Amino acid sequence: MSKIIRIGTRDSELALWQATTVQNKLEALGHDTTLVPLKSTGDQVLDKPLYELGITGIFTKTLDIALLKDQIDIAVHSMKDVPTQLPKGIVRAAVLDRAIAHDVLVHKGLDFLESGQVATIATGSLRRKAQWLHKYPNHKIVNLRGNVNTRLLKVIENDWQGAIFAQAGLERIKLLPKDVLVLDWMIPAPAQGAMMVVAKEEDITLAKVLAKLNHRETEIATSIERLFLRTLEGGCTAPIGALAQIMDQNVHFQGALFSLDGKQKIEVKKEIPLSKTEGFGEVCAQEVLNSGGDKLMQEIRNENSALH
Ligand SMILES: NCc1[nH]cc(CCC(=O)O)c1CC(=O)O
Repeated sequence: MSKIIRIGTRDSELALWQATTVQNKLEALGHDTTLVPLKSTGDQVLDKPLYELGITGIFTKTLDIALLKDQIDIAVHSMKDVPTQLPKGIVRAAVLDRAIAHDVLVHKGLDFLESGQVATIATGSLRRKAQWLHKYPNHKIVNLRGNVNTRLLKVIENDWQGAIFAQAGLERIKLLPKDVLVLDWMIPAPAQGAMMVVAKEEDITLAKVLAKLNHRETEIATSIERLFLRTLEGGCTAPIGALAQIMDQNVHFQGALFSLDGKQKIEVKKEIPLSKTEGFGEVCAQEVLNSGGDKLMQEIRNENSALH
């Protein structure tokens, strides 16, 4: 192909790493490419928690517009930042092989976990906050925003006991401290650790090229997680975790909805053969909704609209 593929990306170090990974794969397949870094609204408004901004797709919108204006040919996203409903005219073109999906605690010593002291943990995520408070009800959560690099610096500057990050994000930019605590009990965000490439629906030739980057198992797992999220209508404003893991031709799913204060947890754990996953995320979400999730989602919506 003669046309240069213009790869749109946010300009954070993590986003650039991810876009470069896609770029290298395309170049290895013999395509010419160029990176087009753009600033997103989500990177510009840093003094408020994401959920207070009340906008879904805050990290992806700038790139969506650039795509639709034909300023770029594809965009590379952290899949967990991508709204479950893509804008009209934009399609998922590839899901890349997933890294570790879990969260980690970056800390300055873990004595506080044993001592029962009132610890302060930093995170800007409702999902992490609710799950941390569910496990440690007497701890305090403070808001932490910004790209991964700034957030790490703030942990050093402040007297918090720790802060929560996606392991994949820290690993990718080689900033994962050696002594992090892996939070294997915390259910990750739907599609955490996966990257997604989007393109214009009409771009058939490009779709064929990008299909070569697709990792089928990651696509299946993240589709289940995102269907679970979409069915609960959570967007990024409700504390929802979901993880589908494929083992021996079976999918093991774990998903949960929490109250904002972490006191309530409605969880579903289910297994299904890899060949029968169609609609599985919805079935899992229905189970949560039928077990009190319906009422809890309504409460969360009310609390959120009181915020805005
Ligand atoms: N919300 C920001 C964001 N989007 C994707 C990642 C990390 C990489 C990933 O989970 O795919 C991060 C940072 C974090 O959550 O610590």
